[in-house]
Amino acid sequence: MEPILPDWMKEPVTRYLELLDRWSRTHALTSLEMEERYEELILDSAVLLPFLGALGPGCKVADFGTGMGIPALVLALARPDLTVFALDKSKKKIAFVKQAALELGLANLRPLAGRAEELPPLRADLGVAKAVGTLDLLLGWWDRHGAPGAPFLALKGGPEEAPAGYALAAHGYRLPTRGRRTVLELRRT
Ligand SMILES: C[S@@+](CC[C@H](N)C(=O)[O-])C[C@H]1O[C@@H](n2cnc3c(N)ncnc32)[C@H](O)[C@@H]1O
Repeated sequence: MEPILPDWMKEPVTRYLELLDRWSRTHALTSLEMEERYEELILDSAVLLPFLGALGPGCKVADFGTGMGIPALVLALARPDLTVFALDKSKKKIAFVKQAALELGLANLRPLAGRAEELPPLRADLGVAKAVGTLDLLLGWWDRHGAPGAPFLALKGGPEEAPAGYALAAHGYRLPTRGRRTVLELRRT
């Protein structure tokens, strides 16, 4: 499995990265160096694009701990027919995601400020998270926000054990300079 960003997405993600650069000068949004951002934020998110193939128009995706909108923004851009919720407890980060959605014309990207454990249930068809918490924490949030039987995808550094009550499939991939990563695909048994 290799993350591939479709060519047509390169122009809008460049605009996103320019906006992130402008905001980061005054709002300290990310500690990533400029040259790390495309690979760590955009290309890493793109590994999830093939999983969207299982979702029909109108389905809902929830991204937990989206930070600057990652991976939610990449998914919303790729599939305008899906509604992608971007949840984060940081109001400052969600303000940035709102501005990015506005500037890129992403009406299907819905930023939500609040704690995942407190926001009203979303009944989403797919859950995703990158660089956030333990699997137990994420699946606790997913119990609240996932539709019955819906899968959850966690972007992690490497394989992990399946938590009790879940079946896990690990999909390994490699980023050009940042090395090995894994998509953990979890479903309730
Ligand atoms: C390391 S950042 C990852 C950001 C983004 N997913 C990425 O890969 O660039 C973790 C994010 O999780 C958010 N977060 C932590 N606990 C949370 C909670 N209980 N509810 C919502 N967001 C939370 C933090 O505010 C932070 O923005």
